[in-house]
Amino acid sequence: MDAAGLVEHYRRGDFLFATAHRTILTRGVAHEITGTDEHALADRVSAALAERGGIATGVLPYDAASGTPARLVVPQTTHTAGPAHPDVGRLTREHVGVPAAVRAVPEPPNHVGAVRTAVTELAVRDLRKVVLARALDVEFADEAPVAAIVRNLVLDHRHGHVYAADLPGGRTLLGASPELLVSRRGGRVVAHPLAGSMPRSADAATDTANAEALLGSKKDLIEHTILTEAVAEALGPFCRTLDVPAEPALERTPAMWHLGTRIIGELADPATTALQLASALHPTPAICGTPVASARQLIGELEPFDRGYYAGATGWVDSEGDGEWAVSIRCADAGAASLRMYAGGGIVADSDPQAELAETSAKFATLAHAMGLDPDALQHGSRPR
Ligand SMILES: C=C(O[C@@H]1C=C(C(=O)O)C=C[C@H]1O)C(=O)O
Repeated sequence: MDAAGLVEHYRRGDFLFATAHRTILTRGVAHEITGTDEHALADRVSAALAERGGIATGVLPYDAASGTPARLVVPQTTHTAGPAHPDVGRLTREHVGVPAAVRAVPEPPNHVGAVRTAVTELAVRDLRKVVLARALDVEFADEAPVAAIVRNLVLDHRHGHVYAADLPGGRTLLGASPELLVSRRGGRVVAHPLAGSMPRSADAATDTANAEALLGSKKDLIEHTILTEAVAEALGPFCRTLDVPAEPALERTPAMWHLGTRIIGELADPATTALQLASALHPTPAICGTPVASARQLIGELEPFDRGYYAGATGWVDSEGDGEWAVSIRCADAGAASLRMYAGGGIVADSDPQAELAETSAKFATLAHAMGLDPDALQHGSRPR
């Protein structure tokens, strides 16, 4: 089956991971490994794969210590193919029904207030950066149209990582992440951290101006440097060489501009697996903050929800230790007839609370577009139509 065929075959409960290089569709559970100790879990996965061969696919939560377990599955069937694009162009866009209701959690003014508090607390608690998120709860009259949204996400994204993974309790994590937490292929390790954001615009001049403003924004460069330093520091002990470009590059998704740095290393110990690297890196300051413990504490105090699998990682690892893990952002966690979408942004001393609200709104456009919704209509957290 070609990649477009795999995308067409995806149904809720499967694992799908579609990137510019390959498309992976796995189905069924031959063996399940869950736990809240991610380092022990990586070793258990290695042991299972040494015995069975093949691959394990799944999710790491934002914070396993809070009780949300990592979940890896050795599937019953695995299909891989090349990139979904351009073949996926033969699929027709799926119609996603209009939601029955949309509710913002928290209400937008409260997110602005939380950002304002965070800016003050950065100084009080000696934090360099913290990432605050908000959510949109979407209800459907019927079943949540997960497979349709996932297929539309693949159609929308030639680059990045479109993913869908089964969660405990029959829930599904689905999204299109622009951010590679880490990949490992043989001895080569790649991480592509992103921080610093501006919205894309349908108007070409505004779009270019936004990109240029981002490249020249001191606040965004600080946010970005804090991230690349942390990623380089976490990867350093695993690598004999590590190339960290001095300047970030502009990266684009259909909805956003970001600053990104591609970090490339050579593994010191070839036994280190992609999952071990992902566990060592997570949580990066792209989704949490620096220092990690106090950033996590502040996030827990200011966000009115448990992040669950948002801001975790989604990916796969094989019996050779190769694998690829995306940061679980631009995503939604779907239940039977509802889903919760998440979007966050990095806060540093110079952050403007209103601009941070606008940034999360722009990030929601990724999911909104795949749902056939006008992103602006979603922002007020009311009925969309
Ligand atoms: C936290 C999210 O995105 C992250 C935060 C970014 C930022 O603050 O500029 C940019 C890319 C991502 O690393 C999200 O999309 O929810």
